[in-house]
Amino acid sequence: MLKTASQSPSSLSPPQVLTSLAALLREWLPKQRWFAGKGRPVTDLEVLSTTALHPGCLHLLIRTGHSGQPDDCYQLILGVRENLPLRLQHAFIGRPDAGPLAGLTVYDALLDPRSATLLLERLRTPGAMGPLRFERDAQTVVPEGLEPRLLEGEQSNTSLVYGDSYILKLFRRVHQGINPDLEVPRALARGGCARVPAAVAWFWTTEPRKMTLGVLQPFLREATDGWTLALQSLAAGEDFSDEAYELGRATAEVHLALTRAFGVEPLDPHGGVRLAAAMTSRLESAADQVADLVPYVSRLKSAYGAVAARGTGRQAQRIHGDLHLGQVLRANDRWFVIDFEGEPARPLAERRHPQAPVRDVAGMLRSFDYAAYTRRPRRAQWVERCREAYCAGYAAESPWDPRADAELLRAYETDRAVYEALYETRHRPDWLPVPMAAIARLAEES
Ligand SMILES: Nc1ncnc2c1ncn2[C@@H]1O[C@H](COP(=O)(O)OP(=O)(O)O)[C@@H](O)[C@H]1O
Ligand SMILES: O=P(O)(O)O[C@H]1O[C@H](CO)[C@@H](O[C@H]2O[C@H](CO)[C@@H](O)[C@H](O)[C@H]2O)[C@H](O)[C@H]1O
Repeated sequence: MLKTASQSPSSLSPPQVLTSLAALLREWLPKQRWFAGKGRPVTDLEVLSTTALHPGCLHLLIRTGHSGQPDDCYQLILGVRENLPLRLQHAFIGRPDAGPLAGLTVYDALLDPRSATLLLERLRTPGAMGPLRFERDAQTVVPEGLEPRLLEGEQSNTSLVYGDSYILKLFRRVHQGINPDLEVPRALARGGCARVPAAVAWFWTTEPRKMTLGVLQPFLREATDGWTLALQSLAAGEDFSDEAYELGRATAEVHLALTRAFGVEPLDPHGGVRLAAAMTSRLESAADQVADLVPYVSRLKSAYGAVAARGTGRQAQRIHGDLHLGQVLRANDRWFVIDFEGEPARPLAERRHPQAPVRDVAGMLRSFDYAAYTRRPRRAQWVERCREAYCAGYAAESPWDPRADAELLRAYETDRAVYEALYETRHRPDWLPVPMAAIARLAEES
């Protein structure tokens, strides 16, 4: 039974919660895989909203600031108890020594099956809870009593699997507006695209502004992600080109479904110039944060200059935005595409903006290179065959062949590798050599 000296945690205001949690969160947040502010001290911390999901379980939205950098907003679901039972020891975050929660134990409630179960229960019934809004697809009935498990692994967010039937993705770094990982699966399902699991329930907040917080989708049982399959292929010394070809076809199918769902932009006569300027600005901003990029900046800029006159290859449309081998799942001999959130480091408005589909193609080609880098010596021929097969599969389903404009494709691959250098610096510094090896190669070719 939960006891506090004065007040129940459920009735605490955001400033009261902050008094108790500030010290713990400053220490705990940077250790989380999904926390984007690693290596930068949290100079500013604010609790923006608190909602009791059930007694002793707080839903929090917090703002973190790092001096001179834009603020970030994160979603946390924390449990508060007097003592943690042995089965929840691994969820321990700390014991506040100040404020109304002093002396109690704070823990990660997503690791508590009871909290995870109650969260699904909340999603099954549309309605409001403080600033939180729960909605669902009227056609789908999610059964009750599905057993939860937290998905382990390298993720930008946190996912819970329920009874191997549904998966709930809780967005960690949240942004104003609808998250494309809700918007796109809903739109594609309406258009009958079977390559993307549909959204069956979701929730969002009205405070401090409208932000998507989580999406429930059907869980593809027996699915293996493309990254795992590619590494297995490399380890066995096998070819991956049949899979890559099918993956190219699946990518083109999803691109075409996206044009049907969201339309295409009129062709921009200045598209090439704008593209080169945007890539250059992303490169410059990344080089400010990743010192290893600095020696390559001028050579990469001249490669971008070459695409200025050429345009973007195809009309801009909604795309995946962060396509790589970890975003595709193979189940029942078919590829599925997941995670339409786009590149987490980019602003949400930019991620929802129509773009050239070649950007996704470049993302997948970079991913074949990432996979090959995990083995020594790097299997250059394996990569080459995957690239060729992927583009051929794409061209088989689409009126556009990604190989038709090698310079444009290389510019997008460079842009992607620059993003990856930034991403790895922030999240997995040990992986920085992977995109840096590609940057060195691409700079050499330009
Ligand atoms: N519909 C699904 N069916 C089966 N597994 C899924 C499904 N959606 C996601 N997953 C698994 O969850 C992992 C993380 O999902 P993802 O949407 O990429 O989250 P994140 O944005 O946190 O990286 C995927 O790599 C995959 O293994
Ligand atoms: O978490 P997300 O899947 O949304 O994407 C982010 O994390 C990815 C790593 O988990 C990162 O992908 C990079 O590493 C992959 C191997 O782990 C590789 O397959 C990708 O090609 C490479 O970009 C992704 O960039 C990032 O947005």
